[in-house]
Amino acid sequence: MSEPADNGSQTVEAARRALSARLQAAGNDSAELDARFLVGAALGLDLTGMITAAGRAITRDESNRLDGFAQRRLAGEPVARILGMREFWGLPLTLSAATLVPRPDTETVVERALELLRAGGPIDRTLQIADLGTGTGAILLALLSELPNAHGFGTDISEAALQTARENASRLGLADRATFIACDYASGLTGPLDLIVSNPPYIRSADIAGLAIEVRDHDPHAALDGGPDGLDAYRALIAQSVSLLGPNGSLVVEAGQGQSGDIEALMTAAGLSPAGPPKADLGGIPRAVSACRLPR
Ligand SMILES: C[S@@+](CC[C@H](N)C(=O)[O-])C[C@H]1O[C@@H](n2cnc3c(N)ncnc32)[C@H](O)[C@@H]1O
Repeated sequence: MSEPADNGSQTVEAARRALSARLQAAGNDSAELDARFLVGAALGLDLTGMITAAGRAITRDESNRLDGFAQRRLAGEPVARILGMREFWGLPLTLSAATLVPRPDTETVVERALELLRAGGPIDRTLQIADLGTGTGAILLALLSELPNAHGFGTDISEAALQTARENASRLGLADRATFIACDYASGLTGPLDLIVSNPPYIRSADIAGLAIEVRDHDPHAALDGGPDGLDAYRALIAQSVSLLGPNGSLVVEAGQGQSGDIEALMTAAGLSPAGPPKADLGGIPRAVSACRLPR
């Protein structure tokens, strides 16, 4: 058993409040939430556990662990990196240094993809899908969790990211329906595919230096850099995807702010038909741009 901390035997609740105040004083605008997650992780408690244990004294080991987490957060490391995991579409995903932290906005891509598949028939039909630049496997695994008879291909240029995606697929019981391939976007795939999704790197190279420290210093550069105008990845993957889509197959990609019009133009120029206006995320930003391959 570990010894209680000798900081006046701070309780779980007092430790949470103290950390929240410390983070807030440092300008963190999600201090309250961050403190909850970090105290929970340092003490091995879920949210209910934190409530029931609120009045107990924290041990010295717990206090030291929490202080380590606090230092990392104050230095700009995102909570998800400190925890080593992030939930996406309700699925717990392990992170690694090679993977982007999946963002809630990206769930808009999953929603649009499911809307298009539902419009084409029962959701439990046999489907072949692909996620280009899969990272943790977030979009692919979210879709496989909703599509019981789909098989999915996840590609990435990073072998280390693919290893993390494979581990996530196994832990979620989806590995038998997921194949991970190291290649440039869709270059290692063969069709026909019913759906291709992607959240590619889309930050303009010159804008990367000005990103928040949480992103610039902690997300992998290969997950961010979209080239001089931010559109390099779209040019590559749209061109590759056209011939892989089956009749009525759909392509759904995530767009950065202000990019949806340019992406639609690239899709149309490649011979695809827009599948409705871009779907907005919860902040109202057009986020999921989609197009279909019409039957010839
Ligand atoms: C913005 S991250 C998205 C990760 C994940 N899909 C998500 O939404 O959380 C882009 C991903 O594309 C990968 N990537 C970058 N260039 C690539 C390329 N040429 N071919 C395949 N994947 C690439 C990166 O390694 C990274 O995992």
